[in-house]
Amino acid sequence: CVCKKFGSRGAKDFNNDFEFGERDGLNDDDDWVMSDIMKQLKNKKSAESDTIEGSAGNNQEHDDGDDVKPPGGVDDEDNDDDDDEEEEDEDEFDSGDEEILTKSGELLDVLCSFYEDASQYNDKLTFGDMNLSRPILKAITAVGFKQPTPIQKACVPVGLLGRDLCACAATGTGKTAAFMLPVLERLVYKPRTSQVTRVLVLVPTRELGIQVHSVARQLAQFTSITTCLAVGGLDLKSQEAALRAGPDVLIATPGRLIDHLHNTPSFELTHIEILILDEADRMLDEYFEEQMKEIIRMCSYNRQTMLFSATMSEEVKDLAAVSLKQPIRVFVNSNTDVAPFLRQEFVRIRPNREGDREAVVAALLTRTFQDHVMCFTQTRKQAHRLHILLGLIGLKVGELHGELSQSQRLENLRRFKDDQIDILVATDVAARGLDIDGVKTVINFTMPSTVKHYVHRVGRTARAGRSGRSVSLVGESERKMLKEVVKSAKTSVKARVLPPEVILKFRDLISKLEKDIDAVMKLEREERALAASEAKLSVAQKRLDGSASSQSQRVWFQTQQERKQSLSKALQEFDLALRGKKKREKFVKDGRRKELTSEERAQFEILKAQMFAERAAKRDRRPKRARAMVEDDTPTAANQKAGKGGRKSVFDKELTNTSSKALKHYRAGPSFTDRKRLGLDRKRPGSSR
Ligand SMILES: Nc1ncnc2c1ncn2[C@@H]1O[C@H](COP(=O)(O)OP(=O)(O)OP(=O)(O)O)[C@@H](O)[C@H]1O
Repeated sequence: CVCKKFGSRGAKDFNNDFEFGERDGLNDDDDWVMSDIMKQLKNKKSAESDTIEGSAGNNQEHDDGDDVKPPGGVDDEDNDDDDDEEEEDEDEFDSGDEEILTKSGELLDVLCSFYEDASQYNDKLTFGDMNLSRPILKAITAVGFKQPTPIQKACVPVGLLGRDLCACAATGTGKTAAFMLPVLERLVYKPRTSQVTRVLVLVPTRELGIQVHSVARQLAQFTSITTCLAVGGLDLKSQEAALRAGPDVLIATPGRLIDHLHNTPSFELTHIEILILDEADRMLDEYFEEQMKEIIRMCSYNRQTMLFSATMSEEVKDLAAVSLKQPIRVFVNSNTDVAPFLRQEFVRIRPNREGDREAVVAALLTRTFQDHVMCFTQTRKQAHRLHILLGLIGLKVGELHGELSQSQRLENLRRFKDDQIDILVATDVAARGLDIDGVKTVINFTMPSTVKHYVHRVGRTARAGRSGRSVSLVGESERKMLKEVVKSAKTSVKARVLPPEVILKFRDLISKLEKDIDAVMKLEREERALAASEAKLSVAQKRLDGSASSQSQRVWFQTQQERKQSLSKALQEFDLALRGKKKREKFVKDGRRKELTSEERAQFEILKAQMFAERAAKRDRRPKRARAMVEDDTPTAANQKAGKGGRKSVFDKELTNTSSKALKHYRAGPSFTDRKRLGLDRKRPGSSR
């Protein structure tokens, strides 16, 4: 078929020959790529600040400073501003805390020797110097970008070369355009000759998909490049029709993509020339493991692969090191850097006062941070309760978590973006990648389970060179996490103190509202029950009418139910692993009870975060294994093709070969010959020779 023929030819053209072959004859300056690189090498600058030029003018602290005090004299800039109402608390942090809160300038060294490094970039590079075509430059002006951000300066030239890339830069620093610009430029320079999808961008959440899609559309607005969004929760039929038309760029979440691969005839990934994993560490973690394996196997070998994230896990680095083709690493920030103009604050929750958390959050939101606030909780249940509670207090609040339908999620996000609500209470579903204009404050009801989660949550503010603030509630058991955050902080971290009488006042208020909260929840339960029985009735009615059977069943890779089951199984396993720790068991059990005190609710939140963190730590302690290697004997069409003379993807090989020899080889690291070829130390780490 015509498409197939084009696919193999196109894929070949797009690989190594790209940089010179395509430019030949198109540009007077044939070796623009080389000259550009030479220019950059002459003008190298190390990435230190991550300001977005052009918007750096916004960099003013919206510092009300009313109830902030310096921790143990580390920073006293706010001393004068203390509000009468919120006086200093004498026995605030003890000397141990002073130590915790002293900023450490240490940065995590996450460099990995497998990569060619391109983290140093030409600081003087402008969009005009990037050899982008006119329609794309026009779009850049239209969206209001004046200067490229550091990650864009570093990544666009590399992306244009067609090289594999692993890029890490702080939240809100413009990673989306950093991958979208080279992608669009390459599509403009090599227009399509048949209706196939050539670029696939994978994202972990639906909301992020919608956002990336909108950036792609804006940047492609003066070109004929077509884009398509395939994420869960949106209409399947119209997505199918759009996919059949072969859009140039497809932005998708893994689950929905696999659904289409199974159910949309004629839709396949063999023509994918560029694969991008946004929030790469999330995309390659256990949750998406199976789906990613399936997707990557279906993409052509001759593709360019680009991984982007604000945080990178060891596993991603390991996997990328062996799976990308001569990858270039662009680490503009340290792995756990928060945004440059973020002010980080912590409110101490005293031992046995865990139940104060809701009161503290209510006080902060009523008195100090009244609008453009995102408040993160660990569990959906807590998010929902907080949503009801804050609503009853009279605040304009919305919620965003997995318990809601997609349309509810989008509607609440829209209302927050449009300033119809002031506060968005969310779980980690909203922690990654979402670019909501002007979020001033992020509040963490409990500390998240890992520093990485923390970085992504607080990354919803202080974006695009603006300032922002995070306020995290820290109980006794979360101090370890606080220590880690402080260790990697580049600017001072502050303690915020609320006077006890204020907390008491809000505690009282909440206990008075308890009955109303129960009533709202009861009403909701009844409504749900009613809706469920109505749905059952209508299905039954349809069956009677004979219309239900006419619809063919869709094949799902993993149904919602299966996914829920596997998650709860994982949790149960972890519970088992913790057996003996009575306190935990009791809380977990209590967490399942319907009526909880605020104290217990908060403990339950923290425990959930801790259980997650401990599970992750346990996984890390295990000897490294080829986590993505699972036996799969059924060759896909793509594999069969590759088997016949075609080269097999390095990713495919690494991800699917489970022979004991391969595993041994993988664990041992690169062979002597490979190490020599890669210019590494010839000895294997740990070898006695
Ligand atoms: N060159 C630029 N000049 C001005 N603003 C920019 C530029 N590039 C991106 N932005 C803006 O910066 C904001 C953050 O960009 P983006 O969402 O791509 O960040 P990110 O690095 O992907 O963040 P996260 O890690 O949270 O996903 C967006 O509002 C975007 O419009």
